[in-house]
Parts: sequence; C-alpha cells; structure tokens
Amino acid sequence: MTKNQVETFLKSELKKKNALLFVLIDSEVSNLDESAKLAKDVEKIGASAILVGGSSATDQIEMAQVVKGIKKGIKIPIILFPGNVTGVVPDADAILFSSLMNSENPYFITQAQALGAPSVLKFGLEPLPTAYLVIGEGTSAWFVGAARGIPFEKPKIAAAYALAAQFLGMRFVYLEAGSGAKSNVTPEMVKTVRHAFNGFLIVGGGIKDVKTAESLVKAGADALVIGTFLEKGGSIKKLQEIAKVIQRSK
Ligand SMILES: CC(C)=CCC/C(C)=C/CC/C(C)=C/CC/C(C)=C/COP(=O)(O)OP(=O)(O)O
Ligand SMILES: O=P(O)(O)OC[C@@H](O)CO
Ligand SMILES: [Mg+2]
Repeated sequence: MTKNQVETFLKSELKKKNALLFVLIDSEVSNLDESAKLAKDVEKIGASAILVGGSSATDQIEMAQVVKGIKKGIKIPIILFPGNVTGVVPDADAILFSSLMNSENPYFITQAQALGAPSVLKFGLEPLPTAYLVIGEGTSAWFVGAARGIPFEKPKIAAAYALAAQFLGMRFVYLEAGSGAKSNVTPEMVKTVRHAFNGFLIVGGGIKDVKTAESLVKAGADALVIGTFLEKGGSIKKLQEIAKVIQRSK
C-alpha cells in the first residue's frame, strides 16, 4: 500500500467537494448481504468512505467477513472505526486510529492503541491519527468509552482538546455526539473547533436531515458520519439529498 493513500484520497475528495459523507456500517446490525448492498448504494450517491465498527462490536470474525464482503463491490475506501482492539481486522484500507482524549479510563486513551497497533501493522491498515472527542452523555460510545462528555454548550472546551490534538500531531478530529444521539453536535461547537484545528474535522451522531447536515458543513465540518438514519430504514433517496447538500454547501 502506498503511504497515506487514504488520507491523500480524502484530501483530493475535499478539493472536489465542499465536505464529504461517510456512512457507518455496524457489523452487528447489518448482515453480510445487506452491508454489501448498502455500501454499493451509498457509493453510487457519492459517499466518500465506508466506516465499519460499533461500540459493542466484539465479534472479530463477523466484522472481518463484513469488511471482505463490502470490499469486493466498491472503490471508495473502507475505514475501520474501532471501539476496541476487536475492531482491528484485515482487508480494510485504513483505520481511525483514535484516542478517546476525554475518557476517564487510560485504556481508551493509549492502552487499546498499544494493544491494537501490532495488528494494524500486520494487516497493512493505514492509521489515521484521530482525536475522538465524545460530546454529551448517555450514548454507547460515552458509556463504553468511560467518557467525561464535553457539554454541548461548551464549544471552547472541545476547541481546547482539538488544539491539544493538533499539538500532539493528530491530523483528524472526530466530534462525536454518539450513535443515535438525540441532539447532534452544535454548529457553534463545530465553528469554534474549526478555528482552533487545522486538520480534517469529522462530525457525527444524530444527523438525519438536510438542514442539520447543511448547518454543520457551513460551520466547517470536513466530513459527516451517518449511521443510525440508514439502520432505522431511512431511504437512500433522502440520504442522496443529504449527500448533495454536504458536498456543495460550505
Ligand atoms: C485504535 C484502537 C485499536 C482502538 C480505539 C479504542 C477507542 C478509542 C474507543 C473509544 C470508545 C468507543 C467505545 C468508541 C465507539 C466508537 C464506535 C465504533 C461508535 C459507533 O458505534 P455505535 O453505532 O455507537 O455502536 P452501537 O451500535 O454499539 O451503539
Ligand atoms: O449513528 P449516527 O447517529 O448517525 O452517528 C454516527 C456516528 O457518529 C456514530 O459513531
Ligand atoms: Mg450502531
């Protein structure tokens, strides 16, 4: 694999589109055939990457099969989104090599990374150095990751973490409200983080309509992650409307 291939691809996508759509496939929720079809469909409507992961996905065999099954049908990269070491599997293109910086448990800040790193190397996955920041409370990522959730109305705290991430050499920040979150990260927080952080800014959690997507991209997000919307039966047609707005509205 060429060095930084996926990161270079994402940057080139960003030159063509104002912001990118990443679709999250949870290997615990969608079966093999469903996942493969979904990945093809979302590639067609312009998604730039497929994330595969889940905060409680511990079945490595299942996840590896899903990744393999998806890969055959698409050209866009598959990026692993691990909630633990069990999320490191072969055949994907890259991995959000993330540290949950606002966790109260050092396991999620550096230990899972140390345990997972040798497999990342062995499988030839491109590590995307990511500060994963959990915003708010009550979601799976918040609970499992023992996060001290940054309050939604405290954008400056999120910006301080993002700046620290930058100083630590991380090139990606992921503002995470949590899968299926009732409230998404606010545009104001995205804007404040955008001013502080120079790298690739990912925003996810609870995004399910055009208006929200548009406001987050206008505030400076580089990529939006959408998962639950599709898991709950949201249509590809509506996702396409969201994709269009994401790609043109900065
Ligand atoms: C780099 C390596 C090897 C591990 C990183 C380990 C870290 C930092 C974990 C953060 C804590 C955590 C549990 C994150 C979950 C991330 C994730 C995959 C979220 C999306 O999955 P959900 O859809 O929330 O999962 P559920 O469906 O189980 O709610
Ligand atoms: O499932 P949703 O709410 O779309 O969130 C996507 C992602 O940010 C979750 O980790
Ligand atoms: Mg999920």
